[in-house]
Amino acid sequence: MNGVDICVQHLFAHGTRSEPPRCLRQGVIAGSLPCCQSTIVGHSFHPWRGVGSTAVSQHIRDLSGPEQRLLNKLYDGLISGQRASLAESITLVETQHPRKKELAQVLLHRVLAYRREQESRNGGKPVAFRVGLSGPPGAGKSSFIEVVGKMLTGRGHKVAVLAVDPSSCTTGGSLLGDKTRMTELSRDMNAFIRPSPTSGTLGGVTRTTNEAIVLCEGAGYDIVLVETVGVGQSEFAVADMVDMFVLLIPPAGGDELQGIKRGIIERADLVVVTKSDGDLVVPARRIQTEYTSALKLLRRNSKSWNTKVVRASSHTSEGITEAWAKMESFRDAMLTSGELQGRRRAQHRVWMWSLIQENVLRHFQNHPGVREALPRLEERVTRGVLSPGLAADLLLKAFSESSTAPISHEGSILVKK
Ligand SMILES: Nc1nc2c(ncn2[C@@H]2O[C@H](COP(=O)(O)OP(=O)(O)OP(=O)(O)O)[C@@H](O)[C@H]2O)c(=O)[nH]1
Repeated sequence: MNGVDICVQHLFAHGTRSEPPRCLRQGVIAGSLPCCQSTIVGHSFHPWRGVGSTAVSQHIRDLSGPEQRLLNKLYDGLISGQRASLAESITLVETQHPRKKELAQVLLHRVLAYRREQESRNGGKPVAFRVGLSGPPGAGKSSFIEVVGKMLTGRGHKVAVLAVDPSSCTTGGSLLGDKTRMTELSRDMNAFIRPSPTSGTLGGVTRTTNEAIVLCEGAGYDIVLVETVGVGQSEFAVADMVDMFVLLIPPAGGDELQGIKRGIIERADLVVVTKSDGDLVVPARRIQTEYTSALKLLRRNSKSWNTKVVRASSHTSEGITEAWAKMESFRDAMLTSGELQGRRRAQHRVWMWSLIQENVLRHFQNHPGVREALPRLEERVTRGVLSPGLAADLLLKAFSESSTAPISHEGSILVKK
C-alpha cells in the first residue's frame, strides 16, 4: 500500500493535533476498522489513497480542537442541507488565508467522499446536473435563470445558482453580483444563490466555483446553474466545469452579436434565443434560423447530441418548459452513452491544471527577485525600450535561480535606459 490510507469517517472524530486518527496512524484501508464499517460502504470513495494523501493527512494531523469542531459543524450542517453552513463553507473555500485554505481542503475532501458515496449508491451516476449559462450582458440570463429556477423548485428540485464574474476580478465590482437580480428565486427556500467572489484572479474564481459546486451538491442541490457573462475567458472556464453549456442570445442583430465569440458557440450544447415575445418574436425566429444553419457547419462536440437552437421568453414563459426539456434530453443522452461521466473526468484534469497555473503564477509573482525587478522591467516594456520576450526571460531566470539575488544587475547591463 502506497502512502497513508485514511478512514474518512475518522478524520474529525479521532484526529487531533497531537494524535492523528487511529486508521491514519496504522495506515489501514478505509472501512477495515470495525468502527469504520458502520458507515462506510466500500473502498471506492476513498479519497486519499496513494500520492495525494500526504498533503491532506498533514492538514488533518495539524487540526486543533477548535478547527476540528468548526469543520465538524460545517460538514454536519452542510450535508443536512443547512443553507447557512453551505454559505459559510463556500466562504471558507474563497478565503485567501493560508490556514483556512488548508481547512477548506480538508472539508472539501470529506464532502467529495460523501458525494462519491452517494454516487455509488446511485449506480455510479452523478447525483446532480451542472448547467453553465452564458451570454452577452443584457441577454436575459438572470431573467431566464429566475423563471427556470422557479419552475424547477416547483417540481421538487433544489437549485443552486453560482456566478462567475470576470469583471469582479479586475475592478472588484460586479456585472452579475448585484442583489436585485433573481429576486423571487432568492426568496425561495429550495434555491441557493451565490454571487461571484468580488476579488481574485479568474483562475482563483474558477477554483472556488468548482469547489462551490462540490459543496452545493453535498448540501443536496441536485441542479447547479453556473452563470457567467460573455466577457473574457470566463465562458470557457465555465464550459470546463459543467455537464451542459447553454448559450443565451438576445434577438438582436449585427453589432450586438459580434461580441459572441465563435469559439464559444462551438462549445454550446444548447442555444436559447431569449426575449422571444411581442415585437421580438420575428427577429428571434430569424436569429434561430441563422444559428441553426451556422451550427451545421461547426464540428459536433458530442457523439450523442446535436446542438439545438430554441426560443424562449422569460416574460411570457413561452418556450421555457421546452428549453428545460431539451436540457433533460441532453442529460439522458449523455448519461446513457457515458459521455457525461467522461466529460467530468476530463474536467478534473483541466481543473488540476488551472490550479497549477494559478499557484505557479502566484509563486512567480511573490518571488523576491521577480518582485524587485518587475516594476522596472514592466515600465521599460511599456516604454518600448525592452522587448516583452527579453523581459520575460529575465524574470523567469530570476525565478528559476534558487538564490534570491535580484536581477537588476543583469537587467541593467542588457537594457540601456
Ligand atoms: N421582452 C423581454 N425582455 C426580457 C426578457 N428577459 C429579460 N428581458 C429584459 O432584458 C433586460 C436584461 O435582462 P437580464 O435578465 O437582467 O439580463 P442579463 O443577461 O442577466 O443581464 P446582465 O446582468 O447585464 O448580464 C431587462 O430589461 C429584462 O427585463 C424576455 O423574456 N422578454
